Amino acid sequence: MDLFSVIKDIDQNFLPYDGTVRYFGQLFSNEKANTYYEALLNTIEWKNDEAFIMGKHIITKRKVAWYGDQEYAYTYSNATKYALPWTSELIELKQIAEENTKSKYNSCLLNLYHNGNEGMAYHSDDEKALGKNTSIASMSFGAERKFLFKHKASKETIGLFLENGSLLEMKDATQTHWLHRLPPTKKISTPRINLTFRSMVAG
Ligand SMILES: O=C(O)CCC(=O)C(=O)O
Ligand SMILES: [Fe+2]
Repeated sequence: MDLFSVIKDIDQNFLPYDGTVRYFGQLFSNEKANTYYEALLNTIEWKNDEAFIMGKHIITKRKVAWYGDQEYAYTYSNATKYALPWTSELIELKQIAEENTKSKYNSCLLNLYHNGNEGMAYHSDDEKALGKNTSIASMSFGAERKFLFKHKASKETIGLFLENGSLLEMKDATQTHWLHRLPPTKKISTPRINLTFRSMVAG
């Protein structure tokens, strides 16, 4: 299979098996997407991510933020974060994501990658608090970056480019069977903002 095949038919599943990934492409004009990018850059409370991994205190270069309907506590890598109340842009973008995917979200994890040196290693978003097989809507603004999926058992790898103002949805068994990553790249020197709208279960 072509590693970077372009899939524009949103009803088509990007994954060959064991999950569902839909790429909706660009939802906005470049101009509109750039306006959202600037607003997010300036209004979100960006902070370097902290984690405790094998007894080490790690601070990431990438910045993160966590917003939601209520003060959801979100724990990963032994660090707990509390959701901030939605900003007006996030409420707007959440609604647009929900109209497209036909799913509901109650929280959003945001990532700011300053340039291509910053990325995210292979992982699955399979924390208990996420509820099993729920939809995750991923919106991207700014620099176009490559995004990869790798099957946990077969190791099959597939990738696509996440364009400025685009929407990607991951759902069904995707997080159980596939890892995903944002590979670092020397080709990109400009920032990218990613929003992942999620559905947390109360508790
Ligand atoms: O930046 C991205 O596109 C992916 C972010 C991601 O996988 C996550 O926040 O869990
Ligand atoms: Fe993820």
